[in-house]
Amino acid sequence: MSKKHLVFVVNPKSGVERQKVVEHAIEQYLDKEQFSYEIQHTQYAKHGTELAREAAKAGAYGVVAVGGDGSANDIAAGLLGTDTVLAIFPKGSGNGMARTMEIPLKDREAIETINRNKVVKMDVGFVNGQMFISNAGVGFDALIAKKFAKSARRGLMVYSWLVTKYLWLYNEWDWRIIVDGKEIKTRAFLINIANGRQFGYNFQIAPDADWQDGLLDVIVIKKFPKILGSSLVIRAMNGTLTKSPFVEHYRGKEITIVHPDLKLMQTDGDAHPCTNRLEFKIQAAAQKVIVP
Ligand SMILES: Nc1ncnc2c1ncn2[C@@H]1O[C@H](COP(=O)(O)OP(=O)(O)OP(=O)(O)O)[C@@H](O)[C@H]1O
Repeated sequence: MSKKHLVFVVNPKSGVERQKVVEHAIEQYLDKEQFSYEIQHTQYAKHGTELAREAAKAGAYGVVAVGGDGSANDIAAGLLGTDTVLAIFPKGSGNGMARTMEIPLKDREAIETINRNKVVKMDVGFVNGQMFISNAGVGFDALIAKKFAKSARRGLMVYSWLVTKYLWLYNEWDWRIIVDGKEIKTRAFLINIANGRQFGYNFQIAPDADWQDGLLDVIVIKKFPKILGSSLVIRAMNGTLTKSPFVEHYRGKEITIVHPDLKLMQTDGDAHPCTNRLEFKIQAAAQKVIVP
């Protein structure tokens, strides 16, 4: 029987680990009876999309995103519409989607998950035509994603420091949100549209989101007294954020977010410019993925 070919696409900029460790883990734990493999490295942001597209075109069985949510997004964007399977070797900082899917963070178990090769289909989200696998957002989370991208260092400490610093400076906006035709007007700290459950580090922004239900979860954190910021963080960490009186939760297939001054958003943790009207959609069961 011919072996299934896997292309590992390593993002050398994600996470904090040395690349040799990552390559050694692949070599040591991958089932070479079942899989042939090669390791490629991205050279610039979004390069993973091109590499994944080429791998699918060349007939690869699977492409493994070696990195965090941003890397998994890049790979999935290249695979969408093909039969090639996505896998994630969680090597990012927060690893939000890997944690949502309960993909082990330890090297050996992560590679053994790939070896077991259990394939299911996942939903993917789109905002103004741009894909996201975990979540997309406007407001405070987009601001932090932008500041995090500018930071030379990665990891939870940098993230926490940025949140603490900008929390007190942040001014909430009055937003218009439309969920499957129903209009909501709200003054919000952030609005997150989620397919997966968390930003990473176990910070569960959408604890009830299901990446296989064909729906997007809309999490609105309303204006709250800043002194209560840490209680919202505790709720996010223990999976009870939507029970807070400052949080509204909706679910739908088509969501629109509008603000006349909107210019910045984040998709899967990457900040980028946007128009002042965002149209979100979900494509159910769009991508094959390896899960535990
Ligand atoms: N060679 C590269 N140089 C610069 N940027 C890259 C390169 N390869 C990938 N990227 C970009 O790096 C960004 C961040 O990657 P990723 O999300 O995997 O890591 P992370 O931010 O450390 O992890 P997490 O999202 O789990 O917190 C992605 O948007 C990706 O496009």
